[in-house]
Amino acid sequence: MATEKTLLRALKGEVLEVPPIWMMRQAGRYLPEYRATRAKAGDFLSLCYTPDLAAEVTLQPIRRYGFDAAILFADILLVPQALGADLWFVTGEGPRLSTITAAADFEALKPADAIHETLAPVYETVRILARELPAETTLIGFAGAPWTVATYMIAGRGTPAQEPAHALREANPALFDALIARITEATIEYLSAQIEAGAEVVKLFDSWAGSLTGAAFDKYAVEPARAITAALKARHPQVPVIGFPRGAGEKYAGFARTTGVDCVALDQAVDATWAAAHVQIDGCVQGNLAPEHMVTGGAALVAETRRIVEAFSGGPHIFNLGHGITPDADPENVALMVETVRSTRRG
Ligand SMILES: Cc1c2[nH]c(c1CCC(=O)O)Cc1[nH]c(c(CCC(=O)O)c1C)Cc1[nH]c(c(CCC(=O)O)c1C)Cc1[nH]c(c(C)c1CCC(=O)O)C2
Repeated sequence: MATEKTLLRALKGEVLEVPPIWMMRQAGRYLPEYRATRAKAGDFLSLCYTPDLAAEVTLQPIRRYGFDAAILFADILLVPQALGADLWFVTGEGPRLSTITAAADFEALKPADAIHETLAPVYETVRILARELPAETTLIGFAGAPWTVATYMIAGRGTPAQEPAHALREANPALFDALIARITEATIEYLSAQIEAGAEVVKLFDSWAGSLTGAAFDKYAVEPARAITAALKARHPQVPVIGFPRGAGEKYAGFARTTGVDCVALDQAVDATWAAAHVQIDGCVQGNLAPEHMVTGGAALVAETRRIVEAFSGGPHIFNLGHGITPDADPENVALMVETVRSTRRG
């Protein structure tokens, strides 16, 4: 019998001699082969919706580095688009969407189960990857968490402190809660379809969880993650869920327990020793290396990589960055990180 994949073993709580490793945004502009395929697709959204090309860019970092996991190439903003929002990307600036500011904007959205028509090419990408990935590589599907997706749907773009979303949740909680509920339902549909197409693990990206404080964190970061995880576990009990409440700070402690996720992804603002004591006690953790090291490299990269591997060596750990790798990163530094992780003795 083939041995179980390392990423799945870590997610089940096994403490491995060498932590499995992958990288957020591992298919991205820092790689020349990504830039070439993206040019062939024409633009970013065409790349997301062309299964052969989306599968190709997903495979590129696996070929180059032998990562233990591949993450489906898509974007968290495809769900709003599938719900009927307009979506486009402005080069050098980022995403733009039609906005949701009044009840009429919300009422124009499609029901959650109508998303599959738009998202069918993404499921096809997953099917291609399930066939083509090496036998030892785990396929991760993903979606944005409801709060983060809502911040883009309300403001129509990325915002430094998510002010428009906070303003709407205070001014019109009924509308805001209805939007969160619609995204939650769509996310359950979307992730279930990815699992049925072959995703072995799913990850929820709550990139802006850090701007939710107090009871709002529980209501809009914890509760939707709990609801999505519970619904997925009911349909697909064997599929692990990774939660990424980026910027949660001390609220990382207990997040796995309150939401039911199998693994918590840590950003680089969290101290590894603190996280080992307060987050890893509940199960697997992932992440923590500052993405800047992929730009600067050298002895600091090696030292920090080793420090993180050692800090988490007493429990289940998946090595990763604390956030996505940036376009100015040097592919050689990624190779150095992988080599360092795989040659550092734990414990
Ligand atoms: C907030 C968010 C988005 N998208 C995503 C998030 C949450 C994670 C995070 O906090 O980074 C998630 C995402 N985006 C992308 C993936 C693919 C999988 C991966 O490699 O991790 C994933 C998981 C591809 C992408 N998504 C995007 C790119 C760059 C597009 C390009 O090729 O020009 C990639 C590779 C575009 C994107 N998409 C989004 C923004 C704000 C941007 C523009 C910023 C930028 O240009 O980097 C929305």
